[in-house]
Amino acid sequence: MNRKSTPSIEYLSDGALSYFPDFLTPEQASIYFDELRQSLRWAQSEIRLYGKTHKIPRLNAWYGESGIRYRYSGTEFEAIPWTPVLADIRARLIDGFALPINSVLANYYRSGQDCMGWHADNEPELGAEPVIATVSLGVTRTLRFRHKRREQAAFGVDLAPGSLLIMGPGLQQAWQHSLPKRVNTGARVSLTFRQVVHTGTN
Ligand SMILES: O=C(O)CCC(=O)C(=O)O
Ligand SMILES: [Fe+2]
Repeated sequence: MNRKSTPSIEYLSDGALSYFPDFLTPEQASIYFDELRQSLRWAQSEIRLYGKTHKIPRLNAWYGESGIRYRYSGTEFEAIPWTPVLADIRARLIDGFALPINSVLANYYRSGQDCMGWHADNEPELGAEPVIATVSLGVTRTLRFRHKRREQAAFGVDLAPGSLLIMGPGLQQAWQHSLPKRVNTGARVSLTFRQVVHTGTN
């Protein structure tokens, strides 16, 4: 499928953000949304904070090449093998953008009450300069950005269904991002494609 995409690229003081509103056609985005929502092995992970265990406010699932592992709040997860839809999107990202990708963390926000707090994707297993390519499906939600040192530098990007957002090299070191709650809204799935460079030692 060759759809003309109008990218909008924001060069920030540290790192770049590229947004492609038409990465998937609306029809394809809708089919993928229904299929992934129903077929991925979603789970509600738990995190430990100050000695207490909390369920995260969303579902997630980790897919990728065999042997890829990542740690999340003290637990090690192993990637589930690519599904045909995930493998197809990954191939398009590799063909179109030459991105190294060996795994995807998929997030399922069941309603506007599901969210993600402030963080940077800077875990050691993502290497020195992580590049993360996020494909959005379902309702539009806003991804907020704030600079780690310059408080006034904050903005949001609306992630429409079928869009692709690439967080480029350098961004995770200087910026944090979050997906705040939103009232009265439907479900969203995000696919955050990544390259895990350290695959664990055992
Ligand atoms: O759902 C999104 O677009 C953001 C997800 C995210 O930041 C992450 O998975 O690290
Ligand atoms: Fe993130």
